[in-house]
Amino acid sequence: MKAVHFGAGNIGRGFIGLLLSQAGYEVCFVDVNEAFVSQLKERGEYPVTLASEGQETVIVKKVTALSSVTHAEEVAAAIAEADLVTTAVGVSILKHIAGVVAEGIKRRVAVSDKPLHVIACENAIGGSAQLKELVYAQLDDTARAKADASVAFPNAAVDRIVPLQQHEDILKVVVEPFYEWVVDASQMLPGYTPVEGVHYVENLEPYIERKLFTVNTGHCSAAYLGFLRGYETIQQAMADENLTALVREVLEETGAVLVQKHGFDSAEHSKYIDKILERFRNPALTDEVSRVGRSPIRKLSPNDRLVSPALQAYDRGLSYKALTRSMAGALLFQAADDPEAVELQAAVAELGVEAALTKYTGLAADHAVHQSVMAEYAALK
Ligand SMILES: NC(=O)c1ccc[n+]([C@@H]2O[C@H](COP(=O)([O-])OP(=O)(O)OC[C@H]3O[C@@H](n4cnc5c(N)ncnc54)[C@H](O)[C@@H]3O)[C@@H](O)[C@H]2O)c1
Ligand SMILES: O=P(O)(O)OC[C@@H](O)[C@@H](O)[C@H](O)[C@H](O)CO
Repeated sequence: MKAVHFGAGNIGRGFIGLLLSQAGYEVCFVDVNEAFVSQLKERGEYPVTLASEGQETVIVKKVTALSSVTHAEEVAAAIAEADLVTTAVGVSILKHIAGVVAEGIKRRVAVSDKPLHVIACENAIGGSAQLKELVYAQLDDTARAKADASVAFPNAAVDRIVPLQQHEDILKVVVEPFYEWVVDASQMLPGYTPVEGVHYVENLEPYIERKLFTVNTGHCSAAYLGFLRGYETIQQAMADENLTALVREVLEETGAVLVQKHGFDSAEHSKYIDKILERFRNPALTDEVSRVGRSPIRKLSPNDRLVSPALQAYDRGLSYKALTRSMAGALLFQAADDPEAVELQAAVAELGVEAALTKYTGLAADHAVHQSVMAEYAALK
């Protein structure tokens, strides 16, 4: 079985490539990073170390790689023959890979009706659906009709903390032991062969919302509040009891929404929160605040980890104050090498914080959530 995986970065190598390889796939990574591509191609394997007491290392074998810049032709050919296509490039990069995915699908459906699943493993609601829209925009009616019958884009939720890597071996990746990959079974093609290690569910929404609005909401809250207190890593931030209490407050707000909306057991959900906070603290990992807080404009967007649960809490008459504190923290986040952080700070300086908040969150200035962010912003500043 062959898989083409876009993004040989942290989660690509440390989770998706590893799991697919263990499930029996030969994985062809596609990346723009020439160093990753040439090393993966040359060595055909790379090490993944679990950040736990034993520090067990697994060698992921039978891998290769192609450059999406210089090998577009080969990438399309690989997609035409693959059993599975996955991505972990960042949701805002999906538009850049859609062209070559469309080209691969065009070639494939012209000669075969062999089923293909394309799964975006990004931190977003409906990542695969977004990729499908971008790909379909580049197919003609005939190819689209054929793709409707043999190509599916099931949405997914992926969870494993993989920090930035700094090792002599550029392919080595250290990951937390925990992982979860959940795929929407209702969007799979009939008679599909499950990938071992993937959890297939009929309704993905409770899973993706629980993951994004707990792991990622809590994580970015720790990053933004940690940044304001001068911490460089999430581990340092989580050692600050007062900060951890603020993060827990955020997760109690999202938890109330999740329990009410999806019927999760309240006691079980509290344990889930405890486990997530424990994962953030993992002393065997060093996770930079700059990584976890990266792309604040994406994180402040209406369907992402802060605004969506805050609006859902507002609609249900639940508390959203702590969530708006985290949004205010995002508005104060600075990172010179993060283009979104730079753009956000420039917008705040140019338009004023009130208008910048509306621009990126879609919240009208007279909305109660907007007003709460403004109050928290004044308090944090
Ligand atoms: N790291 C984590 O803990 C984690 C966990 C779950 C989900 N995610 C999600 O996975 C995605 C990737 O995150 P990451 O932490 O691995 O980031 P990363 O920056 O380590 O990896 C992204 C990779 O995509 C490559 N890339 C960029 N543009 C490309 C293109 N046009 N074609 C092919 N490759 C391209 C980059 O070179 C890089 O190697 C994000 O959506 C993130 O939210 C990350
Ligand atoms: O990848 P982002 O920028 O959406 O979010 C940063 C982290 O919260 C994220 O990468 C987590 O480590 C990951 O989602 C854990 O499963």
